[in-house]
Amino acid sequence: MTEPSHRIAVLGAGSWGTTFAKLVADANAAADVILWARREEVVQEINERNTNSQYLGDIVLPSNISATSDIAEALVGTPLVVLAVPAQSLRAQLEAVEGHLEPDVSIISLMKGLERGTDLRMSQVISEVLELNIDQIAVLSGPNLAMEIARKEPTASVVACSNSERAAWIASSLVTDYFRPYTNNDVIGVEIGGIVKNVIALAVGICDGKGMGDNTKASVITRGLAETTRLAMALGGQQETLSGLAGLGDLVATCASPLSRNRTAGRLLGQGHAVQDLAQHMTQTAEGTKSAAAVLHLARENKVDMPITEAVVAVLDGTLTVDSMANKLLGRQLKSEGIPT
Ligand SMILES: NC(=O)c1ccc[n+]([C@@H]2O[C@H](COP(=O)([O-])OP(=O)(O)OC[C@H]3O[C@@H](n4cnc5c(N)ncnc54)[C@H](O)[C@@H]3O)[C@@H](O)[C@H]2O)c1
Ligand SMILES: O=P(O)(O)OC[C@H](O)CO
Repeated sequence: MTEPSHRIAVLGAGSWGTTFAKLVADANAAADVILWARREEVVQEINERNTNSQYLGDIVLPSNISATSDIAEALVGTPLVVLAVPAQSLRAQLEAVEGHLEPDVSIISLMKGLERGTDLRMSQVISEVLELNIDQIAVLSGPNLAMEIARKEPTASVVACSNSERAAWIASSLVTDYFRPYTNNDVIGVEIGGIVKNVIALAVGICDGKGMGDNTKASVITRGLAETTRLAMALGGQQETLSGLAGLGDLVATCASPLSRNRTAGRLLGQGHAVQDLAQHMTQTAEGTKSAAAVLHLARENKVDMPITEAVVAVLDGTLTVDSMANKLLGRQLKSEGIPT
């Protein structure tokens, strides 16, 4: 694990998968970057025109990216594999990957979701389905809105892996003049930060849609971070991880940006659109809408109080109106500001 790989595969050609393939290709000009897409027309556009216009408009992809819809072709001889499909489709996707991986493969998970029905984090799903050592799986998370990175606007991120040497090797293969990866061995804290910020961004979006101001949104963001930190710590994550790029950093970016699909979904709900109608207005993945119930279930299993998540889940399942959300949150018993309980 001393040199960046000369063949890197990215599975999932949506907005983050395509942007990440571009980043990896920029960082490793001598490498062949293989981007796996489900749809043949996306493969054709990438190979013939070096664009993926549905997700990245007219941004031109580096010439060392090629696309395929054949998983086996994408994975053969590839020591570094990046996964960027919607969280709820990961398990099925991995079943197609099984049997095609190199023995000492390193996996990077870009996904920010919790699996419904099992409450498993993406690194846990990967380890379970592919029967890999947890040391082979890294997660990357941080304030990383795809379109800004595709435009080469500077940002930082976190590569988390229980194996520090592998985290450092992966980070070293992602360095460009617009992307700075830090390393961390707190995989739980990094993943939980990325998962729960999507739920908090839904709440902030609802505030936006209701025309509420910055005091309200700052309160939701800050208390959202408190409940995220409580859950991460209950699961074995570290408090300082949640003060870092994958916690506070990503929460601020997502809650502040009109590019965020989760904040957008929340804004639509706040404006009175029904949950069932969100798909008509948004074609891209808003993971928080799918993961929120699993986050709440995991929190209850671990006796962690997550009132904002609870309110978002109630709005999503139709048992709370967006108009009643503020009363529900403000009417709770007073307590100390600290993180625990
Ligand atoms: N877009 C971002 O800015 C961003 C940044 C960081 C992390 N993420 C995370 O990355 C993951 C992927 O998000 P995205 O933004 O690329 O989503 P997206 O909606 O832009 O694209 C998803 C891609 O997955 C494909 N897909 C959909 N259903 C599938 C299935 N059943 N099996 C296989 N492929 C399927 C789609 O065709 C598309 O290519 C999410 O977990 C998201 O939270 C996104
Ligand atoms: O567009 P969102 O809401 O999925 O957020 C994208 C990234 O996770 C921001 O870091």
